[in-house]
Amino acid sequence: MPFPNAFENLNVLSQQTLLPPSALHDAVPASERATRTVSSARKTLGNILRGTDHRLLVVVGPCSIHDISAAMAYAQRLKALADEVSDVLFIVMRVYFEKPRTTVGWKGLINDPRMDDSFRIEDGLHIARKLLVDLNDMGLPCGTEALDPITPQYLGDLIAWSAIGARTTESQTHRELASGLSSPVGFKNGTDGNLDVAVNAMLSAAQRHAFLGINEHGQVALTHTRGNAFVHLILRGGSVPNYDSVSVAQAADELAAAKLPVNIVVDCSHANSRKNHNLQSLVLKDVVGQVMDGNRAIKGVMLESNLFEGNQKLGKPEDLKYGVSITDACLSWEATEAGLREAAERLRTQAH
Ligand SMILES: O=C[C@H](O)[C@H](O)COP(=O)(O)O
Ligand SMILES: C=C(OP(=O)(O)O)C(=O)O
Repeated sequence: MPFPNAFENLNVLSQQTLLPPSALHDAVPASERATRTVSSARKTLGNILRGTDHRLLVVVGPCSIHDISAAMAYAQRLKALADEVSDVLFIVMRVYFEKPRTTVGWKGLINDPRMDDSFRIEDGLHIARKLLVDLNDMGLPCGTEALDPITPQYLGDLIAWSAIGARTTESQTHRELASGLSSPVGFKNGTDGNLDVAVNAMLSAAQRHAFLGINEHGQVALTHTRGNAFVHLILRGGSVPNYDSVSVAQAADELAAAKLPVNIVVDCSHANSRKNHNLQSLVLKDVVGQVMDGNRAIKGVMLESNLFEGNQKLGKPEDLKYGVSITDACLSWEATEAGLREAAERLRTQAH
């Protein structure tokens, strides 16, 4: 549809109305078990962040979801492992549908589910919601990056844990968004390693906000939020890694100085692994060692992991290798399982 005059929307090529959030909820309803998984996981995460549940949170899974059958196969393995180590580790699957790009690139399954620049966002929302229902229905809680400020109205009821990424931690829009999310929210440090942006984000997102949002009917709505009671910091490295005990202690001091809860999740990937996926296992070992040495600030870890290791260039969907990341390189399932089993064994020796 052409715009009515030559003075506005000069760079908007077209717009297409999409189904409102309530219609997607009706089309893909959450099962009772899925709802129970989400609410029980959020409660557990609250207890971990409060320090009354001493298990280590592990957010683990693909860098991005692009193939539903591979995601389900991964989830089945992860669920079995999660049950096995549930005495010491609380596992949440990384279910990332939205990718922030350094410049440009595939922006994730919701934006372009066919991976061919056809941008069938309405299909993407359906596929994403169905996967979240199925994962929660298996009893596996899900974590995601909250990137698009509209998406949570469609999917937020199925998310137990959220992250705000390194590229958006400084954005007011994302701080407002986080203040209204129903799940605990971790803020990554900046891509250059700057902690202040994340600390400021936590201070902001813990407060009430009023801003433009949409409601369940898809209408633009003045949105007032309560503030998120479970904001925390995610260390992901910057120009140098920041998972080591000195960096973690410095981050803990910054949080304490800002009178924020001293709660830290260490992302073993990204700049902490220098983007070498196999180094994530070493980072995990180091961080578990810090926890065993009595570090109470570390509440969790994050790993990027897939069925098979590494990554591949995005090409035609039929040419893609099954179970391999099309964004950042990931640990293989075998390395993930070995690393988490070892972490659990070490933590058990401390628990007894
Ligand atoms: O985790 C994923 C990536 O690091 C992030 O989306 C940036 O990716 P890019 O630098 O390839 O755009
Ligand atoms: C994009 C991600 O991380 P970061 O924001 O730390 O780059 C991610 O975890 O997928």
